[in-house]
Amino acid sequence: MLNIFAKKQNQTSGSLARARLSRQVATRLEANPAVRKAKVDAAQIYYYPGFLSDAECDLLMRLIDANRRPSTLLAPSQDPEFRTSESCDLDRWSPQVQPIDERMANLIGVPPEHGETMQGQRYAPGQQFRPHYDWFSENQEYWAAMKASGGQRTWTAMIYLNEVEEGGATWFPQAGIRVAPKRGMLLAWNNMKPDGAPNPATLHEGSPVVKGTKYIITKWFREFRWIHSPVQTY
Ligand SMILES: O=C(O)CCC(=O)C(=O)O
Ligand SMILES: [Fe+2]
Repeated sequence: MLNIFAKKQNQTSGSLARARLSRQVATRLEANPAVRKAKVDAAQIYYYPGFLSDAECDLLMRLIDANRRPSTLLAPSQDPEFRTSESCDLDRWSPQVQPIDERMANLIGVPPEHGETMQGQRYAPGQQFRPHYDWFSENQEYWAAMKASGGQRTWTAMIYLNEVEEGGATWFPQAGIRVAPKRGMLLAWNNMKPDGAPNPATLHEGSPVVKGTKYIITKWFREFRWIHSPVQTY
């Protein structure tokens, strides 16, 4: 009896938590005079130009160059070109990264403990990340592990660290918006709909870089505290 009750309560509080987070974060971002809302209806997408200084961007680009390895996926793809970039984990406890990590969490208004490791991404010419969702598909094999390690990904915060000569935009084909990299600009979006259900209109791609190299950092915020645990990747 007690177990059944506990399970039900968890499920309810899970989706209520997502809906509450959708509302709270949007309200917080909209109250921030430095933040602009993208003019699209299908998803909640926000920009913050100049969120990072040039010096902070340079520092993160150096760390990415020093630690990059091929990017991975949580589920196998038939398409060998699906994600061809390189990635690296940025140590949130390092004195250089921690203040940036905390500023991002504070902007979004989610405790830093809900954030996964900050990831750096680097795209050379021709490299891309084909259309995907950041939210977890709850009928995939990986979901049990993700559920146990902090649950659904709610908000994504990304920062462009440099200008790209050609290509490399972040494209949301369903929401109908294409964002060109701009040094220091943060882009944040809610992977959930305001009611807390995963939002299919957040489908997005890192379009191929044509000329230049693209450097970004990405942070995914979970609905609960994130527990770092080994995951199978492809
Ligand atoms: O490269 C981009 O613009 C998008 C990156 C992305 O979607 C991700 O890291 O999840
Ligand atoms: Fe993504």
